[in-house]
Amino acid sequence: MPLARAFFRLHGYLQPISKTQAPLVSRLIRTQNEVKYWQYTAAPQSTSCHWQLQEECLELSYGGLVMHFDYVWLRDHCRSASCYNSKTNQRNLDTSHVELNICPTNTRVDDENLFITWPDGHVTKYNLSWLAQNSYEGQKQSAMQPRIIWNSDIYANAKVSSANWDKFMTCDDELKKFLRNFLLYGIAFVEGVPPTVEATETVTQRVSLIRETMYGKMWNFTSDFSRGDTAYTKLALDRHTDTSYFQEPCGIQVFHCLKHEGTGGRTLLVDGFYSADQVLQKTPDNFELLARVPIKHEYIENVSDHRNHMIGIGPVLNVYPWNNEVYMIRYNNYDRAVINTIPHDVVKRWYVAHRELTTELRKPENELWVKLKPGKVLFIDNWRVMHGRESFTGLRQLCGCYLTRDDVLNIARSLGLQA
Ligand SMILES: C[N+](C)(C)CCCC[C@H](N)C(=O)O
Ligand SMILES: O=C(O)CCC(=O)C(=O)O
Ligand SMILES: [Fe+2]
Repeated sequence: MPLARAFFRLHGYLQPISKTQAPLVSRLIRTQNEVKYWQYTAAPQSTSCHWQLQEECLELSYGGLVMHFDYVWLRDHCRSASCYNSKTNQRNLDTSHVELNICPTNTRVDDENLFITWPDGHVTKYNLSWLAQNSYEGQKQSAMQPRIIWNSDIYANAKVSSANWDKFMTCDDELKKFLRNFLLYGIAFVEGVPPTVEATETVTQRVSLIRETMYGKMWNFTSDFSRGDTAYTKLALDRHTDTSYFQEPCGIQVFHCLKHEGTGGRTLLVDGFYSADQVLQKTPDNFELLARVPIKHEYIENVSDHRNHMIGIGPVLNVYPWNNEVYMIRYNNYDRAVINTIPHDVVKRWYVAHRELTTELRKPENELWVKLKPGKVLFIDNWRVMHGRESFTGLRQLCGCYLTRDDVLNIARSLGLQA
């Protein structure tokens, strides 16, 4: 029986070893019936590190966290030059060649590293803090995307500043500040932008690549019914996310009101993550339903030259299963398609859950109303913040575009932000 496998049967025997027993290197403990298991701590300088080989994984206590690393995972994540290209950050190892029940033949630690010898003699060195950073237990406790969820008071009190066009176009720090706000709140403004489609495109391209859709690259619309969608009317629009009917909804939406001669037409913004969090706190079962039940959104357009049929499928709340962090919301009651993906006995419960989310989203204290004026460009995280508008009169011209999400996050990371 391989050394580490024995643990499972011996589980009950294991006692935590005291600091005074802590050996400098790994220590083999032999039991009477010659079954072996291993129990270790690191050198005295780093007594916060304890580790044991278990049946199928390494248990590591480090920095106050108990973590588990499966052996096949450890072998697959070997960072030696033959297994991993640290210049390109790509794996050289062919994982299909790793024995799925692989176990270490030898293990030791020094102050900073764990060394594992594999059955074929290959040695892997793991930095302990690298392991800690990449453990499941660590990920479970941290957010992929740190954020400040807001209602209108929280947002107002934060006094988030807008970027300024001139500085924004020339200074990376201004762009970084803007992106930090955008990542934290899901909205951000640039002011002083010339009120033209061209300048809107320029300010947008300072952030990222434009995502061209069937609405065009840059769009510039009035209430002229030119397309088969209520956006092209003067009607009020309730809070929603756009392009919920795409398999990958557009990540970011940009709005610039170039002209409005009339009344009304204010923009409504609501942080969907805040409302989703309220549902999670109050009724976890409803959160679960919204996160697990896939529904369809659909866009069917048949107006003059525009023939489009889009279908997007996914739950209202898209969450990372390991930490329940919401990363994308599809919420558009106008574009929600026929529900035929839910068995009848779940449908009612889904409607109850959807109603609770709607109730949260509609609470006046969660609404942020802004009147977009020429010069003020708004960037909205369309995976997070719902937008809507008040009905209006007169000529209102709104231009904007969508951005590719990956590229926005890429720029943010290149500026040193966590995204
Ligand atoms: C922004 N722009 C006017 C181009 C498109 C509007 C799309 C409207 C659609 N109901 C949706 O929510 O996706
Ligand atoms: O007219 C507006 O302010 C926004 C309309 C809308 O929801 C959209 O264009 O996506
Ligand atoms: Fe919209």
